[in-house]
Amino acid sequence: MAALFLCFRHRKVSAFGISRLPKDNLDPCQLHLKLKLGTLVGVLNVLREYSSGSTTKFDFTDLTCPHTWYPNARRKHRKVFLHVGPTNSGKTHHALKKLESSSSGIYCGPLRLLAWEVAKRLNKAKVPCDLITGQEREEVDGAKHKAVTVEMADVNSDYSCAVVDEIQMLGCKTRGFSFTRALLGISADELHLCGDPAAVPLIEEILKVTGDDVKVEYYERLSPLVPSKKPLGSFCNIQTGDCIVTFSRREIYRMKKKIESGGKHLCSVVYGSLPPETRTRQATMFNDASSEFDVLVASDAIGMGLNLNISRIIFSTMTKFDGVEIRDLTVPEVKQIAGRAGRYGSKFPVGEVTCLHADDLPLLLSSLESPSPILETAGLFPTFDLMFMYSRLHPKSGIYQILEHFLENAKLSPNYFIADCGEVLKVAAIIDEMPLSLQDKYLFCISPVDMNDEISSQGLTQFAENYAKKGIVRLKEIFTPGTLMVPKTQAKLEELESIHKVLDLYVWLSFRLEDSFPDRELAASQKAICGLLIEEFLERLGWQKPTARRLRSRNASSSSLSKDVKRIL
Ligand SMILES: Nc1ncnc2c1ncn2[C@@H]1O[C@H](COP(=O)(O)OP(=O)(O)OP(=O)(O)O)[C@@H](O)[C@H]1O
Repeated sequence: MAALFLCFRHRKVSAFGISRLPKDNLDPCQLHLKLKLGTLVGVLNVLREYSSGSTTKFDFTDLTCPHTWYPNARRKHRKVFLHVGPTNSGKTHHALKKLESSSSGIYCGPLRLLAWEVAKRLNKAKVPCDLITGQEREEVDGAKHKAVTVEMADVNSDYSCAVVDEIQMLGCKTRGFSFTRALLGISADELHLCGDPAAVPLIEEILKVTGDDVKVEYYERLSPLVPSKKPLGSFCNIQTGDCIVTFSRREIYRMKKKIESGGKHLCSVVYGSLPPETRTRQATMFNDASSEFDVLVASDAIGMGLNLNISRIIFSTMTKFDGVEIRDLTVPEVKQIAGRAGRYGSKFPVGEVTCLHADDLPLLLSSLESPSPILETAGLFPTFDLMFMYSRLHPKSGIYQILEHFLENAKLSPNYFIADCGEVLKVAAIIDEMPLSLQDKYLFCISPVDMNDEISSQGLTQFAENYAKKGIVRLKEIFTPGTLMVPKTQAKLEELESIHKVLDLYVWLSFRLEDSFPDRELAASQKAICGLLIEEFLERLGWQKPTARRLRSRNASSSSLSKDVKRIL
């Protein structure tokens, strides 16, 4: 039955002209969403055929065979290596060694910071490597390697070697589908997957139908991680090299103040909504033995991407608000965060982990001893092709209805779940009334906007309104006169972070709607200034001392700030 179904799918695929799609395959993560005429005509012809009743009914919501969406990868007999083990066990290191020695390759990571780090490492090793993230394209002459964020993974080119880091994230409700796409879609002779052993059975199951060879390599932690039997108890017991973990930005700043009021330590801060550059600078200050910033206060944003000289992780709480409810930290979350202590090669060869309160110790200890629960399903999201074809047959449906239809009716094999589209639907509801093509609406829907942040969601609405009216958006149309001046004098730190997010979104959209966003360079420079203002804000509160180099660059940026502001307003 399954074989018959596959034959049927393949017949349909070529009947739909999709055999010509690979180069232009418009799936959710594609860099360029511009339909090529040939493909469009092919699809329309098939749709005409379909509506005239000459073709057997095709179920667009049938997502049971996602491996057939990637014919390039299916033509290869890939050698898949699963590098699995605890944190700090050298999994990524081994995979990157393979990448470095290959004639061409791609690294796909979950964070911009990780993609930056890998591009830097390869270029330093004289392996020219491009950096491609949603917001950056840094091309290096002669590069046959790329370091990308997983959403930008290229499924149309052939590589000798590919690495997908933190592969267990294929179980993530919102971003998991991008990892599934990389797993199924990257066309490489060797595919190296690094992550938690909990993902092994699912990946083996998923790859049963692809014809790939799968080999699992298990790793042990390189340096010991010792759970403490005693809680920290009081902030007086904080020591150099400690990292205290908490999950709200308010708590981060409260604890920083409290620790610093003791007069013995200064704290760096790391949390998700700090711009990545600022996060890196805060981490660098903490790592630098000669700086006075010897303690870190951080959220779970330290769990991935930063190399930190942490001696001891202290959980200030073992619960976290996940957007819906306050819940206990999961086993993988505890392990990922705790694993940051005693990083191999750092100045603390043994890591320690404890809690602030004694009550929390049992959960910490049991989590560290338990294996992560086995992953059962991987994320999936319908490709743009499928939505486009469905929309041709239901021309009155807006993108919200189309998405809803897919979410409610998607047919999935037991290995997959459909991605959580809460955020996407919020955007769809806003833009559906605007006179935009489905393709543009789709693009706005998948943009990295934070709809819970008022300034960011307003920014997106203003982009979309201006773009729908004129097909072009200038910065001054999304920032009312004066807004860009505000950060300099009176903005709160939260506002600066939100403005930074809007500028970041502008840069992201500008890469996809190139002609329509003429101020990309300006947005990028404003974003950099915004980052500096955020750091100035930290300084103003005595939270960070400016270095001479940074002061110079800030002065340079301030003068370009007034020039830019003049140009905009
Ligand atoms: N053989 C090695 N020689 C030198 N350094 C190594 C070696 N193996 C690992 N390292 C270093 O140890 C640190 C941890 O390695 P790596 O990042 O590969 O671990 P990981 O298992 O992927 O960890 P995580 O899951 O936390 O990302 C890195 O700084 C890495 O460069």
